[in-house]
This record gives sequence, structure tokens and C-alpha cells, in this order.
Amino acid sequence: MASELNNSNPDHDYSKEKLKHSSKEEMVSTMTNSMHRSSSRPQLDVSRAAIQEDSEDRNPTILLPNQSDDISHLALDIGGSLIKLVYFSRHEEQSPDDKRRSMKKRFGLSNGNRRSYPILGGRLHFVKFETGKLNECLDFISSKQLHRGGIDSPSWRSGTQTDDNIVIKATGGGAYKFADVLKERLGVSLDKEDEMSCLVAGANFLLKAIRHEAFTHMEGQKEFVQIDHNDMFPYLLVNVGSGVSIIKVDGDGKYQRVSGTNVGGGTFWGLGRLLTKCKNFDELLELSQQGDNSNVDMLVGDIYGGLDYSKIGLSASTIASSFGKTISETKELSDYRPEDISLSLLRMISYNIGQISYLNALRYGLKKIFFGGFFIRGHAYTMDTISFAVHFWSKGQAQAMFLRHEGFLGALGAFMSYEKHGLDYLRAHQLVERFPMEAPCIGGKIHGPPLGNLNEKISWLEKFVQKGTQITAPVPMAPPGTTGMGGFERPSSRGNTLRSDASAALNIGVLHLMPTLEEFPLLADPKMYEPNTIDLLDHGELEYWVTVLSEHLPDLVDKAVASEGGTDDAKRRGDAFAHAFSAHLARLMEEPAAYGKLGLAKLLELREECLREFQFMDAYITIKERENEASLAVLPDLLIELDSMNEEDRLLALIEGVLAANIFDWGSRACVDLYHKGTIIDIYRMSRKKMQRPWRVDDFDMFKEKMLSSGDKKSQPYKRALFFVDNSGADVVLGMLPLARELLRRGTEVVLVANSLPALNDVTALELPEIVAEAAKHCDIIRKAAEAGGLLMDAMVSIQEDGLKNHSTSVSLMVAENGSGGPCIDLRQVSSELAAVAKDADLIILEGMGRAIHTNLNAHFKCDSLKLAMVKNQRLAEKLFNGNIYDCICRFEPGKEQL
Ligand SMILES: CC(C)(COP(=O)(O)O)[C@@H](O)C(=O)NCCC(=O)O
Ligand SMILES: [Mn+2]
Repeated sequence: MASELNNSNPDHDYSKEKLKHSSKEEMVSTMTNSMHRSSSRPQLDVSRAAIQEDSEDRNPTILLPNQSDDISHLALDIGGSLIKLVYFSRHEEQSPDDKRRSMKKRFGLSNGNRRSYPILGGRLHFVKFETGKLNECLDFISSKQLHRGGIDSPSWRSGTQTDDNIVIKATGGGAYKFADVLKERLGVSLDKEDEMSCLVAGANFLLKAIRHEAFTHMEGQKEFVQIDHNDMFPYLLVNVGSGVSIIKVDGDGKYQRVSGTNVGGGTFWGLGRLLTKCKNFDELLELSQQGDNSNVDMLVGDIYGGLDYSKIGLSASTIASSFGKTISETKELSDYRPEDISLSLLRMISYNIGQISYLNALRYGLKKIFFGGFFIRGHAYTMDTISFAVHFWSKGQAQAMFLRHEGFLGALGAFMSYEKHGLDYLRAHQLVERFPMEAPCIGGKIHGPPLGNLNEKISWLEKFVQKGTQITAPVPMAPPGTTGMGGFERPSSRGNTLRSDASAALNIGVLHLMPTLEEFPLLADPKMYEPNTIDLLDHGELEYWVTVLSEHLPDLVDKAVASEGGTDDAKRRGDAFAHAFSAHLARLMEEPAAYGKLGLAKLLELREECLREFQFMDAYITIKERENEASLAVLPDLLIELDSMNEEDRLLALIEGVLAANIFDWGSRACVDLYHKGTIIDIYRMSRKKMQRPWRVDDFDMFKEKMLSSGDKKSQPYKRALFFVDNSGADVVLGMLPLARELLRRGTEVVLVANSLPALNDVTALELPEIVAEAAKHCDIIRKAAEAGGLLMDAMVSIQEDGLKNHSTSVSLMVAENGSGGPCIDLRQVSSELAAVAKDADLIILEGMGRAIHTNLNAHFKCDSLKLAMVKNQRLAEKLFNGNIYDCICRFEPGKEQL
């Protein structure tokens, strides 16, 4: 190592190393500010938010009147029991990245096929109300101006749209029944869409567009089912609302209502209300969890003196007659426990629906039965009961599947009939579901004083968070039941993790429509690709990672608050964030599939999203800047030292450098503890010193062969390499950038691929040009390549002045955003910019634990790939590599097409 590198103490020096050019300073500050202002992900606007102060209500009622930014469309499904709303909010803000792109476009510079898209993202929100409380629904629509295209919509601002000519798509019987009320209260007309068509359109959209929409539920186990779009039809759709519709679906718009039953959700609710005095559906469901239906139902054993009727295969615990025991003349209704009645009712109706559905599937030779409608409401016991019935009667030939957006099929279908949204064309990779804290409050009442200032907003969040935490409390264990039906035993999912609907409402987030996301085109087998390495379905794993994140929380909050100057406001938001994120973790511990299929990537991104929700845009900004400066200060010495080596030693030193510098990870508990023990450079030196081959996974020789082979076997240099960079500071400056320089020197174009949004101390695409510009001051190779790639502002101006005539012939160094805002990367959803540059790439380098170990460790690519990371977690090192913390991974794999 060069002497300056060894001796410098950046913790002391870097403050003097301020950027020299004022234009640069302006640029940094503009970049930072615009980043804070304009995230491509929308923020929660809680102004004038109000919470219902009703201690009885487990589902808190929230009013967010100003959260309705740019709402364009609303659709309603007004059923006999519930009103379902789907509404869309649009964001057309130009992100800083777009500014960067359009600037490059202006200068005539392009990164290969790089395309420039307008940001046309939007969000779909799902809300429900009881039909009996229509006024609350209308207040909600009115307060958010949903019927007028939203408070901020152009038509609303310009006053071009009057209430008289507003038309809203609606379906369900209530679209007819309440048309006059809507006209009178909101001045809107309803454009009525056929209910069955809407159900089918909604179901088809969900099955095609949402990756983990459908799932099976047997004996308490939820398993997501990947629907093959080419083999989706025909299927049976059973919509269990107040009544039940059974529809055979043969394609888009091709369906037939083949049957139905009048015994449905309305029957359960109505009879339950009469028999138990429960006030609402959820109360009734919750009551059933403490019930034992054998006190109410007549069992085979009751008839056969406790014996099975084995000749026809019925066990003693089989229900012979639902409610059959209540014929006893000596007992009154008041002698039966409401809990038992409720469970008996639930089982009777669920079995009946399951059985009729199976018979219809049999009639048409169908194997797939999807159940939707709000009767199910994510209730484990209901789903298990229906699944048992289908499984039992079909002898395992037919499969009952449930839908996460079960209750919103009709409303979604009505929404889709607004043609201009083009929702039909969206595919799974363009949809991202997020779970902001306001999502669980769907369908609440609207009242309470409007909140005026920031203080009040935060206290609303605090109140909400308290309520949100409350609703994650588990339902108590019910005593074991005894009965079954039709010869099978009772479903077992009544354990202590069962949820009432109040919390099941958490299961539906806000759907972000991101037309600019694409599947990474270099995946060797996209259908088989699974980003996550660790399986969080394993309860022990989930528990471990949730504990890691919980323990990291105080430190993260400190950093987040400090990143905003430690103000009181930041502290309160920090507290609110900590509570909210803890509530998410608690929810996931109880119900790992609550937010869809859970993986470590999603869990880690949830934390970043939660920070952003509470308006912490970059918790590690100060640390990142400090480490960038410290590392840039020693970069020239490192480059001199590298240049003094022969080719082979240099390549090894470069890879060692990447691995050693990956130790700067503020997300790892062990590493953060290390940082108290020395300066950045001390730690970097120590880390390099410990580099000893063979590494835990060591394919270096294979990579070297590919890079340096000479003589007959001399290989062509790579044409374009994608560098998936990880952390700021030493990681990118002393690790990945020198490696990039080596490839540039060998004639390979390099694209630095970085996060679109901050996550821990990861470097972002927006921050990279500044870092590269600083590095370019000390290195001609980087400078020329950065100029050629359009990364240097000054160079861009001179290129513009030259009219591009004398444009450099040097290979380019470019930057692309990856579309992600988390520390891992799911290559099923990357930015279109990355997808475009990837098409010409023949080498991929994935760096860091998040991108190369937690995710993508087992991913195969069409082109050569190199995965480089230091394992900064003991458990992970043992589990995946039979190794130890700080072991290094260098995995090279030739492209699958070349094998
Ligand atoms: C969040 C991270 C994946 C980031 O690692 P990186 O990708 O920066 O190498 C990693 O820090 C991590 O898994 N941390 C949690 C485990 C721990 O603290 O040991
Ligand atoms: Mn990282």
C-alpha cells in the first residue's frame, strides 16, 4: 500500500478536502436538495389527517383528506353488504434522474440503447365501507375529491369539470339502487358496468399482473401459487359476496355464470346477527374462534352412540346435520353459546360453498377454483374449511385457491373499464405493492378535527401507530374442536396466530404502477429465477432476521434523526418510524405472508420504504459523504500503487480491493461495531491485510483466465460490463472504481449500476457522477471514459460547444439506475434504463452482500457473471458457505448461452 494511504487519517483530514469548484458545490447541493424534494416514490401526505377516538374500534378510522394527490379515477362496486372502492392517484413529477437523462439527450449522448421515459407512475388504492354506512363512503369520496379527479387534478384546478358532467364507473346492485343518492350527494352519474364482466375482468387482471396473487390454504398453511399465464384458462371463479356467483371463465371477456347459491356471506352475517347479537361480520368471525360447534351440530357419533359409521366412511366426529342438536325441546336459544353458534354457522356455509363449487368444477371438468369476495376476508378457518371441502369431495383432483384482493374483483373490473389507464397491458414486473401505514385504515369512518400543522400530523401518526400496534395482537387459542364433515376432520388453523378481519385488512397494500420497470434481460431462465437465497418461510430464519432488524432499529433511528440535524421534528418522526416499522415486523412474525410472499429483499426494502414514508430520504447521507471524501483523498495513491504492478498481480489486487472495501456496510451489526475501533482507512487496511486466498468461494483463477488469457487462447476483451455497485465510500471509490478503470483500460465499456433511491449507505445513481468526477481529477483513464459516457458536466458543455464533432473515441464509463430502493436487488423488476444498457453487456459484476448473497447468489445469466462480496454475518457465513464472518466470496460463472 502506498505511504499516503497508510498514514492518512481521513477522519481528521477530509474536512479540508472540500470540493474546490463552486459550480461543483452548487451541483452537489442541487442534487441533494432535489433528491430530498423529489423521490420517484410518492410520500404520505397526512395534512389535515384525523383519527377516530373510539377505544372500542380495533380498526382505526383515519381521514387523510390531502393524500389524494392527482387522483384521476374512481370505480365502485356497491354490493349488498359492502361498498368497494378502487381509486388511482397519479404522479408526473420529473425526478432528478430524468433531468440527468434529458440533459444527456440534449447533448446527443446516449448510453447504447438507453431510452428516456416520462415517469407515468401511479398508484391504485383499495378501500371498503359497509353498504349500510353509505354516507361514510360518500364523505370519504367527497373529502378526497375522488369523484372530481382529485383536488390537484388539472380539471379541478382549471374548473373545466363541473359536478354535473362527472361520470363514475360502478358495478354491483347498489349502482342501480343508490344511483340517485350519488347524484344528489356528489352530483355524479354512475356508468353501470355488468357485475359478472367486472368480476371476471378483475380476476383476470390480478392473476396475470400480480406475481403472488393466488394462494392455497390448507391446514393453516398458506402457499402462493405461480399462475402460468399461458395455462390460466379455463377456471372456475366463485365470488362469495352476500350471495354466491359461480362463473366458468374461458378467457378475457369469455365467461358464463354457471351457478350460484343464495347461501353466502349475507346469510352468515344475517343469521349470525339474529342468533348471536353480534354487531358486525368481523365480530362474528372472531367469536367463532372461541367456539365448539359440537354443542350445536349433530354429529355422526351423536346418532351412532359415539361410534363411527365406518361402512360409508364417516367418522363419529363428522357433522351429520348442522345445527341438528338445537332441535332439543328442552333448550332455548339463550342456552347455546354464541361462540358455538357462530362457528357452526361458519362451517355450514363454508362447507356448502366448497361442495357446490366442487360439483360445478366437476360438471365442467375444471381443476382450478378461485374463491373471491369479502366473505372470505383472509380468514384462515374459512379458507381451510372451503379447501377441505374441495379437496375431500374431489379426492384431491381440484384445487381451491384464494386471492389476496379477494373483495375487490368487481371494483377493479369496473376500474379497468376506463380504457385510458391501459391497465390490461401492465404485467407483474411493472407493479410494486407497498404497505404504507395508512393502508390498514381502509374503510374507516371519517370524523374528528382536521389537523393543521406538522405537530398535529406527527401526533396523528403516533396515535395511528398505537392503534396499528394494537391490532396486531394475536387472537387467543381456541379449545380443540371435535367435528368434521363428510368424513374429514376439522381444519386445524385455529391456533394462536389467527387473525380477525381488522388485521387482515393490512394484507392489501397500495399498488404502484411503474410502467418503466422491466425484467432484467440477461437472466438465463427468468421463469425459474428466485432472487432470495434464504427462505423466510422457515420460521427460525424469519425470527432471526426480524430480530436483527429490530436490534438495528435504535441505531438506524439515531442516524436518520442525525441526518436531519437532530431536530425535535426529526426525533418525533424517528419515533413514529420506529413504532411503525416494529408494527410491520410484529405483523410479519405472526403472519409471514401478510404482505404477499416474503423474502429478505422485501423485508429489507420495507425498512427503507418505511423510512421514506416518515420523510427520511437518506438516513446515511452524512456518513456517505464523509466516507466518500476520505476515500477519494487516498484514491490517487492507490492508483499509483496498482499501476506499479504487473497485469496479473494488479487484477488480484483489484479483486482483493473490492472484497476488502465491502467491509464498509452500515447495515451489518458486526461491521458497525468495528467502526468504533479505528478510522476508515485503518479498517480498510486491516481488511486488506486479512485477505487470504483461497477465499471461501474462490473462482478468481477462472476470471483471470477470461480476462488475461494470452497466446492462442487470447480472448477478446469484454464489450460492456455492468457493475452493480454497493456502498458509498471505500467500497465504490477504492473497490469498484479501480476495477472499472482496469476494464476501461482494456477496452471494455463500463456501466456503473446503482440504486435509484438510497438504502443504508448504498451509493445511488444520482451520487455517482459527482464521485466519478472527483476520481477523474486524478486519473486520465476515468476522465476520458467519463467524458465519453457523458458523466462530466464540464465535458458535456465542451462537447455541446464542439457540436459533437470531436467526440472522444475512448470507451465510455456510464451510470445507470437500477430501479431499486433497497439494499438487495430483484432482477425481475429493474429500471428500463438498466434493461436497455444490459442488452449489449457481456459481463455482469454483482457486488455486496445484499446484491450478490442475500439475492442473486444462485442466479444464472446469459453472459459471464462475477459475484463479489464479503460475508458480514456469522450465521449467514455458516449456513451458506460453512464458513465464518468476514469470509469472502468470488464466484465466477460463464454465461449460460456459451456453456
Ligand atoms: C443490509 C446488508 C445486506 C447490506 O450489505 P451490503 O450489501 O452493503 O454488503 C447487510 O448489512 C445485512 O445483511 N445486515 C444485516 C445482518 C447483520 O447485521 O449481521
Ligand atoms: Mn450496501
